[in-house]
Amino acid sequence: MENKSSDADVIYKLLKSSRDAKKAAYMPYSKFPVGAALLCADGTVIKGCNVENASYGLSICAERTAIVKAVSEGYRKFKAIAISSDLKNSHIVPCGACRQFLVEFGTDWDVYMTKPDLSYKMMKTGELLPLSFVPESLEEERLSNSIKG
Ligand SMILES: O=c1ccn([C@H]2C[C@H](O)[C@@H](CO)O2)c(=O)[nH]1
Ligand SMILES: [Zn+2]
Repeated sequence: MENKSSDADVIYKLLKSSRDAKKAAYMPYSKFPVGAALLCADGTVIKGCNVENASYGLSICAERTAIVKAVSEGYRKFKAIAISSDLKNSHIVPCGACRQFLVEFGTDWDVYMTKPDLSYKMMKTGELLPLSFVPESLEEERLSNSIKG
């Protein structure tokens, strides 16, 4: 008997993990819990939640928490991220800072923006941040500087 989960099973589990991750949200100021679940290339799932601070501007979103946790554990290749909030009538979308954090690791992986019933909208990281400034952008800059002498 084959014991391999289908892609649809993996994504369904990822959506549920992001909803589960929301339970740990530390959001005493906004009272707006967000959870994220990041699917790494090897199938590992890493969760994240928003973590706020009395110095409001230091608050970190669920998506960036998940990315920072993953990278600090040695993961850099990602297939998808799912995001969950309590908003019933709209899909939660990543903020601008998180979109920039996501494209750092590629412009062609999947962002699942959910509602609490796990219905979702999916867009590619690069679609969420067109004309993005990415690691290659720095290389081109260095190259043109070296040509200029
Ligand atoms: O996609 C989002 C949008 C918002 N937040 C957090 C930031 C802040 O803690 C709270 C309200 O903006 O929700 C996230 O974690 N992810
Ligand atoms: Zn964000």
